[in-house]
Amino acid sequence: MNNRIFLIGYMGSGKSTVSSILSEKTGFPCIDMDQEIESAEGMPIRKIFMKYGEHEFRNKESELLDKLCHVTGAVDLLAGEATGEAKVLNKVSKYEAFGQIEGGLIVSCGGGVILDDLNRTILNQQCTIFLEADPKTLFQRVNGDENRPFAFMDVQNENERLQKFLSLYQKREALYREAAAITVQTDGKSPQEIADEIVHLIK
Ligand SMILES: Nc1ncnc2c1ncn2[C@@H]1O[C@H](COP(=O)(O)OP(=O)(O)O)[C@@H](O)[C@H]1O
Ligand SMILES: O=C(O)C1=C[C@@H](OP(=O)(O)O)[C@@H](O)[C@H](O)C1
Ligand SMILES: [Mg+2]
Repeated sequence: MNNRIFLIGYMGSGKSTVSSILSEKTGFPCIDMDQEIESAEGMPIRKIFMKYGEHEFRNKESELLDKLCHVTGAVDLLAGEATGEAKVLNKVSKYEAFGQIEGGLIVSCGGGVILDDLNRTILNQQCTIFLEADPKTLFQRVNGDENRPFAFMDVQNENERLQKFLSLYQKREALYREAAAITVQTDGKSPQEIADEIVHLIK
């Protein structure tokens, strides 16, 4: 059984909820990337976005993902390939300790982790599972959650907010599929049922 599982998917798809159930079922520790970033930076994600911008949050997210996947730098990963872009990933960072974790792990990623090309390449080499769901259902789940820092969350008009949420999902959907080895359709299933399905799939 592959013992390092990464859950990806749009906001509200149940990554955090399902990963803690999976952790109980497998006995592997669970890491919620958003929580780890909040704890390392000492502030909620929404505040990181407001204070430093989304770009800085994405850098931290990539840094943490590299450590969790034992990737020490872009050069190692892309060895032999021409990459015009140099990304300094192997500097000593707040997230260094995550690179020392050995053994099984359940990782709940942030919904936007797939936006970065290199993150998708790294995830594609792991056991990465896309929790697929109807984005309209997801909107109902996260609508009004003040901790989610997206511009559309602050749009006053409900229908306009929904349209923005759906259009962002449309832009991202192919990226989730590209990064994942397995897709689990979650509509109409409870987090327990989804976790059971995943345990069965990775056996
Ligand atoms: N399969 C599901 N069915 C119903 N509600 C769910 C399901 N998965 C998650 N939820 C609920 O949706 C909300 C968002 O879930 P969460 O795990 O935080 O999603 P994510 O980490 O993917 O953003 C939570 O209130 C959670 O209880
Ligand atoms: O979709 C996104 O870009 C984000 C999703 C959030 O995680 P969840 O998917 O767990 O809400 C969190 O990483 C951040 O607010 C950005
Ligand atoms: Mg989450």
